[in-house]
Amino acid sequence: MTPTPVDLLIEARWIIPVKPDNTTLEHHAIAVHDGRIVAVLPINEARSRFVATKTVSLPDHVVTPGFVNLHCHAAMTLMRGLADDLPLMRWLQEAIWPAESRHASHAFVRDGSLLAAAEMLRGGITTCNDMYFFPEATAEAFARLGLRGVLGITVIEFPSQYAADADDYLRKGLEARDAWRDNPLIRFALAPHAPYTVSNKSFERIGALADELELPIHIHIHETAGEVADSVREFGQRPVARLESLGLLGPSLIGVHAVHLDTEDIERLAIHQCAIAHCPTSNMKLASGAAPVASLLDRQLAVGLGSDGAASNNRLDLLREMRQASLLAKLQTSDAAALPAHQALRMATLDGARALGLDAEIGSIEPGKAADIAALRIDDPDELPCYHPASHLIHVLDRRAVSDVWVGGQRRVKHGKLLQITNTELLGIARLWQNKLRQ
Ligand SMILES: CSC[C@H]1O[C@@H](n2cnc3c(O)ncnc32)[C@H](O)[C@@H]1O
Ligand SMILES: [Zn+2]
Repeated sequence: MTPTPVDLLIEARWIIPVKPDNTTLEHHAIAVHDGRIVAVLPINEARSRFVATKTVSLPDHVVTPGFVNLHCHAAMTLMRGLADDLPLMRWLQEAIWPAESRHASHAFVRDGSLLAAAEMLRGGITTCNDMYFFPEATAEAFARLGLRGVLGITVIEFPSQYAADADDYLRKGLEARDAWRDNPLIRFALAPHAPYTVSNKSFERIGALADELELPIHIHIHETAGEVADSVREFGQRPVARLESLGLLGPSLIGVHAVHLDTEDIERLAIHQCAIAHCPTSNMKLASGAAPVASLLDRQLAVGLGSDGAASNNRLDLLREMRQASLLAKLQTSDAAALPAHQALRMATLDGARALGLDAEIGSIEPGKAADIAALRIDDPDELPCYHPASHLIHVLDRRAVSDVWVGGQRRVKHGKLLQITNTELLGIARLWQNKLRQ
């Protein structure tokens, strides 16, 4: 039989496709054409079935789907380490919101998002669900580096350099969505900041827009005990119950943090098939608490992983989040079997994609899906031997092991180096803004 021409053949020692579950393929190849995965098959068969324009050999590597960062504020990378050791509300009110009111501009968001996109791609992240002011500036940065983005049409009930009021936030966000309509990497979601910063009137408008435009809703919920108590005092309802009354709960809602949930909250989220972005590092660092991940998974909710912003994490690194999520779940449940490696990887890939409604497109290495792929080296003597590649990925490797990354079949990282931007430019951006923020 004549071999079929393809653009790319990736031959790897190990491939963890994520679907089917708990599977590690050895000495397999991924055939890619026109940005999509065409086949996943043993290397010998691939060599006889396909003739590739380019073949990439990864003899000491584990290959996975690109990671999906389900919650981020990319531009906040410029505030990495600006304010540590504070609880959420003091951190926002005393440090972050004052800094944002002085500095958050189109240029700040574009530059911060460039740094963030570079860090994420170098760490194997190929999709980022973001929430920030000036989403069009984030789109510009992500598109330049080739990172897939779902950008928030943000709404918060206070004025900023970006917008004057809720209607203005929505108008500007929708304009950005129109402007980026033709870019295959960039999508939008509605992103009301949180129940404590968005009015009932705005929530009703957001719910109607989400239905009309079929957009996901991305919102911080139940992050602190104080948020829940304040809501009961002000609205007579816990935030999840209030969102349900306002018609906001549904399969397209991604609730971020979801730490302080009682059984009734979980039941409401489960009935409406909401998704959750679990952010273990940010929740620990701000001392918010630990999300009840085991209960959420028991009720079949899609639980993906998020880094949150670099001002509260302070990295944008899903390898770290996978490990934190796995360790925290074991600690929380006193069950060493809780959240094993394959499950942590599925949360960082396919479950994040499902939360975004993109699981037909990304999240696993399967024929028909976009070729969003990360390769990690397992050849450092400090990190050997390796008996179980999935366990290695979660418990041994760090971001320095990421060697190659493709988004939609386009190589974005080659031998650990970004192809679209130089370190010199990235360093220049970081130093420029560090000087401005210090003043
Ligand atoms: C309106 S743009 C997003 C807004 O969210 C702030 N933010 C960053 N991290 C968190 C968090 O963990 N909880 C609540 N709000 C957060 C960010 O500073 C922007 O103002
Ligand atoms: Zn956040």
